[in-house]
Amino acid sequence: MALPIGPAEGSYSPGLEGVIAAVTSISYLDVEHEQIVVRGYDLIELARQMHYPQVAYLVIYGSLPSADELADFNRTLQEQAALPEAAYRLFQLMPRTTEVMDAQRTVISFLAGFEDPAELRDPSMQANLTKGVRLLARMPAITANAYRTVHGLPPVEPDGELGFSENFLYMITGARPDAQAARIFDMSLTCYIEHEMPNSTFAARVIASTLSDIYGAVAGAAASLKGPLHGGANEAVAHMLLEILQRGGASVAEAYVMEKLARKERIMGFGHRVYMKRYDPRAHLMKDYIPQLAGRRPEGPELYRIYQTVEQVMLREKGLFPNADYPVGLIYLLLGIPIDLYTPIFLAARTAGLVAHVAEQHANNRLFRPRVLYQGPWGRHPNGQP
Ligand SMILES: CC(=O)SCCNC(=O)CCNC(=O)[C@H](O)C(C)(C)COP(=O)(O)OP(=O)(O)OC[C@H]1O[C@@H](n2cnc3c(N)ncnc32)[C@H](O)[C@@H]1OP(=O)(O)O
Ligand SMILES: O=C([O-])CC(=O)C(=O)O
Repeated sequence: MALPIGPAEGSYSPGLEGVIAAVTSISYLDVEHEQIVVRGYDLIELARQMHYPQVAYLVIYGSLPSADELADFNRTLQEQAALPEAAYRLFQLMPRTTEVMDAQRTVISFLAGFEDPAELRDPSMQANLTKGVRLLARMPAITANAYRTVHGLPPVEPDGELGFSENFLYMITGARPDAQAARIFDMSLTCYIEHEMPNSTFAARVIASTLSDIYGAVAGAAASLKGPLHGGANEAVAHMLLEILQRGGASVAEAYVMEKLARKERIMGFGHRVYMKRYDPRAHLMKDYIPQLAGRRPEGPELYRIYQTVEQVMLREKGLFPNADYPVGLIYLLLGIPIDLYTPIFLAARTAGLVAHVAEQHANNRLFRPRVLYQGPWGRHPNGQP
């Protein structure tokens, strides 16, 4: 029997590959020219030459800040960085088995309740940006304290003297970071800040398209980002590198990859829906900082050799290049950041991009509601009669 599939016929693309889902002026992956275009700038140049708050301002407001605008923005990020006391009580209620990313997502939802109800539901550009910047300011404290509480560590309050990225690292480790760690961490946040229409941003825009609020949209994006095919890959990369180290180091790395590929398993941190068989420009940038960080841990040089071997084998065997999560997974290891924070950090950095996307969606909204290619049965009746 011919399937009555209606208007969707011929337009189905598994995983929505190649489908244009939105008109945007935020960012674009110009694969041909190996550029991530963010508000007209090359993201890699921005990461090299600017600090995260400057790029966050650009992503959110559409233009780079003047000196005064940047000072105001930094002040706002600092003034709004602390969490309401109740958030710490909520952390305490969570089972110690809670994953950091789930604790982070839960507190994001919880914080919606601290907005004025009318403001929370206000989808205007100004209301979205105000709420979005407040959420961005709080993301380091949410993220670091999500980790600290589920691991039974005392909470840490933001240090009002530190900038966004330094403060973030400080709250994670409990110690003020040195200049090298702070700079490279800041660059990693900029690399993660915005990336066109990944699954998590799409999830946020789908949620926002019902005129739901920004907290719900970011919480939805968090759930999406957690998956190992998306942001969760940075944690999987670190686990893989450590597993290879434990099994013998760089000398067994090739065999490790070959065995996984023979079992048709994926090597995390490689491949990308849009870049496909091309290099992710962020991976290029971040990789260059690994050698200078390798000396920070005794096993750093060996981890770097493992990293290089896996990369060579993946290129030779699959023609696949690393994505951003591959170098960042190792960089965070070398910086001594606990592994279950890697994806929550990615979400914290991506919050600026999500804020811009939710605001843009609300400013020019049409409900997302696609159709299906139905392949189930037809003509059944509950009483079994024809
Ligand atoms: C920041 C980010 O979110 S970047 C992405 C992070 N995710 C990862 O690193 C997870 C590992 N990578 C992957 O699973 C994929 O490359 C994805 C999910 C990112 C993109 O996948 P898709 O565009 O859906 O490609 P698809 O899954 O169809 O893969 C195409 C082919 O490449 C292979 N392939 C893709 N990535 C990998 C990988 N990492 N390891 C091994 N094989 C891979 C697939 O097995 C498939 O091969 P086949 O055609 O012989 O069956
Ligand atoms: O673009 C994607 O599909 C995933 C990605 O690299 C990101 O979100 O940074």
